[in-house]
Amino acid sequence: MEEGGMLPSASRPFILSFATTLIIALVCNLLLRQLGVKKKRRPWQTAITTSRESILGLLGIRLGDIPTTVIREGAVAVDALVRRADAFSDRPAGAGATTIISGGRLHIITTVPYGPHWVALRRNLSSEAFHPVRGLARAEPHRARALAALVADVSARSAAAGAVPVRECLYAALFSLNVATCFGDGVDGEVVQDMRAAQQEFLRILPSFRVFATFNKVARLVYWDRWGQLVHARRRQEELYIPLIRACQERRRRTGGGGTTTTYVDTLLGLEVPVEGDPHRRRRKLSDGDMVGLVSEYLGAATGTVLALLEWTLANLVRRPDIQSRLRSDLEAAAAGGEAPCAYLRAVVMESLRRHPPVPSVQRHVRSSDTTVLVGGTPVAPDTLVNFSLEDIGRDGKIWTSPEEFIPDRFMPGGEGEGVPLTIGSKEATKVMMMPFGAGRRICPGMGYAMLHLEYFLANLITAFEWHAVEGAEVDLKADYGFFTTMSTPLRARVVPRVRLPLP
Ligand code: HEM
Repeated sequence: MEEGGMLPSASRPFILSFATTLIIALVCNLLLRQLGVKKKRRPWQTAITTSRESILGLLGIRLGDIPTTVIREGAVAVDALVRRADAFSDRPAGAGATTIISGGRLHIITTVPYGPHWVALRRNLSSEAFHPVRGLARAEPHRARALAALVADVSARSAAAGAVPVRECLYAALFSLNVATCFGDGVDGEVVQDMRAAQQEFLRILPSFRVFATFNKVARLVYWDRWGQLVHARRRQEELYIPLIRACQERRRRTGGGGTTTTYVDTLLGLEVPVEGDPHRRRRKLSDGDMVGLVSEYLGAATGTVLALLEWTLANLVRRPDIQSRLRSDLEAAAAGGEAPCAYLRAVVMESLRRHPPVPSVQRHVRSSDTTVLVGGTPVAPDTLVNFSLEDIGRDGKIWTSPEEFIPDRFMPGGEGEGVPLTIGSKEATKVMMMPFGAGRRICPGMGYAMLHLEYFLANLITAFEWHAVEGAEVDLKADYGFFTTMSTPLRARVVPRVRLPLP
């Protein structure tokens, strides 16, 4: 691994050239205003409200100001993401903290443009870390430990306080599980807590960094306080993750590095990516900066999404005791008969993914050189953004009956959602009614890992406890659209422990 530190330092030549650019831009902009040739704001452009944005406006800079088409229908989304994948496989350039903070030098899977670098990073996650047999089976002891800790935590809190803060309990268990699959055993409780705090802080402030995606250098000066926060948050992650990465490196050295890889970091340590722009197509090991970004992406994506969905699911089951009881008796009947999996469990998870996708939309920056006309007649101009609303696709009233209602039965045999696939990667026409994991080349590589954990934790939590509303406090399904879509009011529940059958 290279010793590449990732935080850039400001240099004097940069400040001088920036000051010159600033003055020229200001003068040109004032002249253009005088001549009346300044472009008019379009309806989709965000209103400039703060004084700092006014300064940028005066410079003729509107951050994030790229024409955007919004797609709300599944068939149109699949036409773009799957059938026209060559044009629709890149996310907007410059987004993502790792890319922003490194001035575009470093990439994680989510932000790297489609190409050989993306192939290397993505293949490593899907085929090594999340290999359907080797990778997921390796995670089994970690899963069992996380579940045991979660059940103990919920039991203790329900005995002590009455109302259990569900998100807090789930977060602790899922984060420890993902730390273990990322770094291996032996990362102790206090370090995990510090990592959790750092990761939570990072995700909390991440949405405000969109201003740095375009005109990064100008935005850095205007939003110096946000920039400071970003740098501080990433430094904290480096302090915490790099010693653990070194420990994995040392363990690999001691064991000869051969044999099977055991954690996500192990797979990254063995990985080589193409040297950017190298005509000889040489490859390089990942730097510290690369690794910190990838670890942060892994912990953030693997924890935040599954956490949000489990909380949404439990909230719906608290509101609908009939669905909760049926799920419990189906699970126990399946376990008693030695049957797995339970069809109703999958139906509940599918309905939750349809109704509450943790990632509400995905974006693409269109690469084609000509305007593309999508099925149904939507034109998409080159070099613009397209926003695919996964939330609207799953709640399309033309496709789903009572789309706002939580009805798992739709996914049972004979239901309108029977057989709806989650993987929409093939070029053939599919029954596209929802796509909570996205579609096409950039479809979520963590889908198998996520489904396994969603079903595992939900099944065990439902058989270990009864979940009830707290007296006098109705469960509020209002959404908070932060980095992931979570419940605006975190779920609190009255939980009653049960004697249960062990589930697989
Ligand atoms: C309920 C769980 C999850 C949901 C709903 C979800 C959803 C998504 C969505 C919608 C995308 C964008 C797809 C697109 O642009 O077409 C995505 C991408 C991604 N997800 Fe997930 N995800 C989940 C779990 C996970 C897990 C467990 C991981 C593990 C690390 C993960 C890692 C990623 C990565 C790395 C990408 C970027 C893929 C690329 O650009 O090639 N996700 N996810």
